[in-house]
Order: sequence, then structure tokens, then C-alpha cells
Amino acid sequence: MSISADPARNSQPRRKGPLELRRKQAAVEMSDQHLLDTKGPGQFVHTDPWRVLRIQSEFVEGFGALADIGKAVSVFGSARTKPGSPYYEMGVEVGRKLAEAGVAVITGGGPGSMEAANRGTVEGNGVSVGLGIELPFEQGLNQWVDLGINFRYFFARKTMFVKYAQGFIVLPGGLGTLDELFEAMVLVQTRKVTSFPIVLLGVDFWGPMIEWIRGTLVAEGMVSEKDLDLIQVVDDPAEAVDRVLHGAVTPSFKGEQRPE
Ligand SMILES: C/C(=C\CNc1ncnc2c1ncn2[C@@H]1O[C@H](COP(=O)(O)O)[C@@H](O)[C@H]1O)CO
Repeated sequence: MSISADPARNSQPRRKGPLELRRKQAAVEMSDQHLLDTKGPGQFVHTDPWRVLRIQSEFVEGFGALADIGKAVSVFGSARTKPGSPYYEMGVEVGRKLAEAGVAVITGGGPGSMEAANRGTVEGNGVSVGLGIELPFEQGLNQWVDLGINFRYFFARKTMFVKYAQGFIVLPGGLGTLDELFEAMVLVQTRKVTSFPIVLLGVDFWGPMIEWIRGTLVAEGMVSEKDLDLIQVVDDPAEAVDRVLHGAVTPSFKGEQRPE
């Protein structure tokens, strides 16, 4: 490697944490200056390094708050279900049955089926958890959440749904519910989580989607037939709870060697 005759190209690096900076890169202001400069525009709180700290704090808060909740199931479902409707009552029943089985219930903390599941959990004297998300049309956590955490970032919140639950129950829902369902399925399919039952409630509601997966995705080779074993569909909340608590081994692993 040749040494340049230009002294500006051989300058000593300025060290900043794990970074080594030279020339123009080294001329940036120091963090201390930002911290102490009360006249600054405050723009630095909108920078990626600052966001990383906020993201980190969401994980720290979430892990800290949920570490001791014990056995738990995450329940997903529509934010739009109205109290008194069949799907809402289904959610209440699921929450109550899980609570009676001594299992904590984790929801998105919002209205509709989330509220229903939290409500049933409180009625069943269980641990009712809500993981809220900051949205432009924010409504706050529903009144049946006893342990609530508000997240700014979807991905940090999603980690909590998976890390602290032993399985998922999915009530009828829209895009948010589908997002959560398919994320769960991919995590099991790719074996990022194992022994993780996913139970859908509502045969008529979910049936056409299952048929589309079978008739199009399986038929075109996009997923394998056994990927359909990742989900179970039932109509009875009590059966959903029974399957999520006792369906320990995901069917697609039957007879297969699991990776270490
Ligand atoms: C749309 C309305 C309120 C939105 N408030 C939400 N609060 C918390 N979590 C939510 C909210 N909306 C969606 N989610 C998450 O997605 C799932 C429901 O989404 P869907 O599109 O309604 O199926 C749910 O499991 C949450 O985790 C007021 O109407």
C-alpha cells in the first residue's frame, strides 16, 4: 500500500465509540456539544442513532415489564368488532377461558376483539396485558388492560407478542390481524420459534383463506402442503384454548429431525 504525499490523506483518525473518522468525517460536532447546546434546533432527536436508543429502550421496557408474567397466550383480532357482536363475545370467552387456565393474555391493547379478550381475562381473574401501538388515530389502551405498555415501533411490539407467549389464538380480523397471523406462521415455518400452536377461531371466516392457500399457494408450489399444518381452525373458544395450551408440537415437525 502506498503512502500518499498529501498530508491531508494520512491524518490521524478521530475515535468516536466504535468509529474511526478522518478528514471531513472527523469534523462533525461532538455529542457533548449537542447535549449541552440548549440553543440547538433539537433536530438530532430525529436522527437514526437517536432512534436506535429509543428502539433499544422499547425492548428494555418490554422485557422488564413482561419477564415475570408466566405462561401466556397472545390473542389477535379485529380492532373494529363491536361489543355484543358474536366475534366480540368470542373474544371475551377466549380471554376468560385462558385466565381460568391460569394463563396470561397478551393483546394489542386496542378496541374491538383486543378489548374483548382483555375483558374476558379480567372477568376470569387473569393477567390482562395490552401492548399498545402509537398510531395517527390513537385511541389509547382499552380499559380492561391491567398491564399496559405503549410502543412506538411495530417490530419491537411484535417481538413481545412472540417472546412472551407460548401460542397464538387469532380471531377474525383485517390487515393488522393478517399481518400478525402470517408473521407467526413464517416464524414457525422457518423454525425461528418451535412448538408454537396457532389456532384460528371461526371456520366460516377463515375457511376461504385456507382454501386459497391450498388451491393457489400449495397448487403453485409457493408453500408446501405441510405448511397448512401450522394452523388449526376451530369454532369453539374452549377448543381453541385447549388446542393452544396442549398442542405442544407443531404438526409439521412430526417425524422430522429438528435443527439444534
Ligand atoms: C382501527 C381502530 C383502532 C386501531 N387501534 C389499534 N390499537 C392497537 N392495536 C391495533 C390497532 N389497530 C390494529 N391493531 C393491531 O392489529 C390487529 C387488528 O388489526 P385489524 O386490521 O383490525 O385486524 C390487532 O391484533 C392489533 O395488534 C379503531 O377502529
